[in-house]
Amino acid sequence: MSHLDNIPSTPGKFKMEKSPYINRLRFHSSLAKLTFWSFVFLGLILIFFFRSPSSNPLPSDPSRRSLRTSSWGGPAWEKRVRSSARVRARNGISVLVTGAAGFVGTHVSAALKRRGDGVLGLDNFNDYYDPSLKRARQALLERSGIFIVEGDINDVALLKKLFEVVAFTHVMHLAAQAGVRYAMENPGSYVHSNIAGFVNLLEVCKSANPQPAIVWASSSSVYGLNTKVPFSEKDRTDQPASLYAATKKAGEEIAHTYNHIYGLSLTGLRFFTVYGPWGRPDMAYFFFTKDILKGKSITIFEAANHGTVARDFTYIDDIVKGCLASLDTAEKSTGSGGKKKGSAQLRVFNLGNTSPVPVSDLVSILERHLKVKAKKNIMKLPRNGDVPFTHANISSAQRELGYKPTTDLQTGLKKFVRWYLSYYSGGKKASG
Ligand SMILES: O=C(O)[C@H]1O[C@H](OP(=O)(O)OP(=O)(O)OC[C@H]2O[C@@H](n3ccc(=O)[nH]c3=O)[C@H](O)[C@@H]2O)[C@H](O)[C@@H](O)[C@H]1O
Repeated sequence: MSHLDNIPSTPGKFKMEKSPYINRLRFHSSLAKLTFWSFVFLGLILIFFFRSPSSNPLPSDPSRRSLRTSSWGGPAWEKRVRSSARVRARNGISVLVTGAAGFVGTHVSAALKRRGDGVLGLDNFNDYYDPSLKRARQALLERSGIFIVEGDINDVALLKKLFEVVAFTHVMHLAAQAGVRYAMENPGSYVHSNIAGFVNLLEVCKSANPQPAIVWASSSSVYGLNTKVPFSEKDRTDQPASLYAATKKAGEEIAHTYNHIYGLSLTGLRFFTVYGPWGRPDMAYFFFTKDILKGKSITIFEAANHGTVARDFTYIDDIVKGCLASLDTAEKSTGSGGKKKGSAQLRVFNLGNTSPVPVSDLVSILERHLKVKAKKNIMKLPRNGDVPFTHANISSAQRELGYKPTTDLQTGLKKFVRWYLSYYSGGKKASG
């Protein structure tokens, strides 16, 4: 037997230290001690890690590319949370904005703060796209006094803590796994954020006292293979073409359930291809801009029989107005102590621009603004979850919210290009 065989392999076995054999193995004792203390140290690290309040109590999807969340809690942290959520305007509201470092989240948070509402952000800063853009948006919001808590909507303990510290009147729920085509690559991340995360959030909201009113991001993609145009909220939404769409549709059904059982006031907003400054790099208008400037060829999808693929592109400022109007017209939730006391508001609105534009026209506008000709590669629309066209009927949002989009694609893209050039040529400095 080699003397290595006598070295205990677990701390339990290390109790053998008291055995008489140990005298014969004295030359091993220092090595054994080292091993013992290594195990103790490792054990302490593991205990600390698993008991840390920021660790996720629910099973997480290993395929999700979210980054480790930083720690939260403590008096200084609570003070920052309270101060960020403090309402400064008369009749203002206090809003928890999930996905606050995201594209729409950043714009909505800034607009609420400008009006004097209290805003607290929550974001997990995952790396679905360049997290440095999310950090730049965070820096922008920080300058206007908005604190973004770093954490995941699946972290029940964190959500409960936030509602303990602040009695939010509203939740603007924008945290989600976005992107239609990425759902084929990483389906688990859609289930994790758009379904499990949404349910976690609703669970915490239903038990909160008072219950907040919730406005959340659904998607135009729920219309899926619907061919009746323009898309109205009354049209069928039972033919999703992508898993992304299916999870957003599931969200609408989940919203119905929580409204029905717990009296939560819920408003779902079906956003139609939102674009603008500080946008998402995974979206076509954004990466077309990047590739055109680099001289790389871009792929433009076309429908069957050389048909055009078109989108009802909607400018971010119009979407922000729709979000704020939804918050302002949201009625209070009716439940308390996790029990429904009466019927509560349940709404779904299209927030689109009502004028679909072919993707080829989007490219022509970009070429004009960038003063660079694109290298185009035309390709048949792949079976990747994309639908050939979207077109919103917004009469319901117009009537109930006073929603009226005012920015056409030409004007909106001009603002986007101006931002893009200054952001990427100015050393990625966060500028307004
Ligand atoms: O309204 C929504 O609910 C969704 O809007 C957005 O999805 P989409 O409308 O698909 O936007 P986006 O990817 O920019 O493609 C735009 C157009 O370019 C075409 N497209 C795309 C890629 C490409 O290489 N070539 C191309 O022609 C493509 O076929 C399409 O016609 C959000 O990403 C999504 O998160 C969700 O919010």
